[in-house]
Amino acid sequence: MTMTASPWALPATVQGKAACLRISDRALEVVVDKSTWLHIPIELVLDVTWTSPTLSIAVLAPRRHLCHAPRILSRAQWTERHKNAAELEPFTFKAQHADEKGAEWAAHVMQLAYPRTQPQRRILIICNPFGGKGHAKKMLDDVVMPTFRVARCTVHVVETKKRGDAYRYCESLDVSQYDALACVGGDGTLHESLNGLACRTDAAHALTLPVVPVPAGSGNGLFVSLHGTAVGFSAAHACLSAIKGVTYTHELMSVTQPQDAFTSANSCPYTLHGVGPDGRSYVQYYSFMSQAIGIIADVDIGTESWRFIGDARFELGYVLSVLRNRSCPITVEVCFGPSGTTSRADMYHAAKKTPERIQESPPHVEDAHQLLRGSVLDPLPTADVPLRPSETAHPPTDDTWTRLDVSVSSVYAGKVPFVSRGLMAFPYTCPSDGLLDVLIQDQHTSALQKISATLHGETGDHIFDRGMHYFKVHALRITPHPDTPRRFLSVDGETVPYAPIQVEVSPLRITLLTLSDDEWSAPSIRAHTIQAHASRYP
Ligand SMILES: Nc1ncnc2c1ncn2[C@@H]1O[C@H](COP(=O)(O)OP(=O)(O)OP(=O)(O)O)[C@@H](O)[C@H]1O
Repeated sequence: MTMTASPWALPATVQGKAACLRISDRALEVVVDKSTWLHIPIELVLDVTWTSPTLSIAVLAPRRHLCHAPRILSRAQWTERHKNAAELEPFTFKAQHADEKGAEWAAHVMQLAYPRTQPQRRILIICNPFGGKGHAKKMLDDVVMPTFRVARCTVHVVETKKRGDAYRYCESLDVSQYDALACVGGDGTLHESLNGLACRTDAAHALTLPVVPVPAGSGNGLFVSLHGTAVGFSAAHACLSAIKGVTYTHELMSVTQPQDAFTSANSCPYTLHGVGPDGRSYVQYYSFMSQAIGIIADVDIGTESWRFIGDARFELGYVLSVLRNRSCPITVEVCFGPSGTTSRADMYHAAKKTPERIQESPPHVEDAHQLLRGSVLDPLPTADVPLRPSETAHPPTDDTWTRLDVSVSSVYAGKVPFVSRGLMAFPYTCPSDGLLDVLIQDQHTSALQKISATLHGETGDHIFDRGMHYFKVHALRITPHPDTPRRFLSVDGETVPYAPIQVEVSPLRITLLTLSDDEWSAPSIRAHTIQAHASRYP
């Protein structure tokens, strides 16, 4: 037996049997009685301690369905995010090794397991126990807490009791006390937590606290954008990124709406206000993912009572909304500015060029809440001639705003690629290009064409469908026509007043954590998107 051939192989006793603990090919392997009992990539080792004569080893390993089945995950499976990875669970075992080599071995494995970061992070958890299908609390108790516990993280848990709690908690949080903020819930909990941090006077500093989405909602757009679709809604995966992820930053969007649109029925927790030129007040808040009106918002908000069917509610709701075929009477104005574009080829090439490792620190921000394009209450310097987005390759490049000549079925704008597992709404979005991506569905396309667009949503190919306009802008204003039926308007999947709204990219950036090299290019430029669209742009 080659038990001690490698310097990092350690003879030991596991469950009373002779065993060998070894590191080979960046994997931790435990061989008991000559058969492999555990084999996992070193990234999945959470903690190793030696207190003579006992080694305690905590890992995330594939769930063991059979009593004697080994826990094996190959590096290829891990890299591919094989479905086994979605079933990782925290698992601690003990091995006996009496001499001092145990301490040396433990220290060495910990160095390999944490090559870029320090172990034992201090983690704040904000949990919406009713998130998604109501599974958030179970996810917290069954996976999140056990995983952080075995990784010997210090954890503080805050459970929200009502809407606005996460916002208020983050508004006064001492961010220096934590290394990461894990939000267990849906995108709504993230929206509130990020707004609590972003609306502070020290927003740029507060947003250096890395935020980790733990997917207990139905859409979980940020989680899917970060980790891809293959891992499913894996809480273990999210915990791993909180425990050892490296930081990078991602632009936020500023949103303004008239303050008088917020009634007591849809009161908002947002505390940031400003005054427009006519003396009226506006509310300013932030969006990390998307804004929607028309069919998409009807699906997002109008199907909330169907949460029990999970993310299938989005597909079903979409088909029903298309069949109803209601128009969306709104005015859409955009500012293309110096780098906005309607050319998908330009967007594709820019996305391809975006550096793969987006780790830079956020730029210095003088005025965190500055609105570069003004608020929703400012009169717009709009060009006389409305623009059909599909018919021009050269939109105005100055600061003029342009009214779009398009009959709208829905407008969807955003800054992360996936808004749910089944929809990569914004395939060419970039984390730091200063632009938001806008997708407009034309009302004049047939119901069949609209439904067929959903078939291409997973790969981002819907942007090439007839009746879809896709472009990048510096700012967007949507004004619902007065005296028309009220529909839904959603920001990050949350309902906001059906009233004028203006969005621009903020100078503020959020801090996210990412696990491995192939994810450093996320959330915007996932290699497979770029490869999938390569044949369209020879
Ligand atoms: N304890 C609570 N009781 C009621 N509402 C809450 C509570 N905690 C948070 N909320 C609100 O519930 C809304 C939805 O939260 P969240 O996004 O976490 O879950 P979800 O909506 O089920 O997920 P998804 O948005 O992905 O569908 C948010 O507006 C949030 O402010």
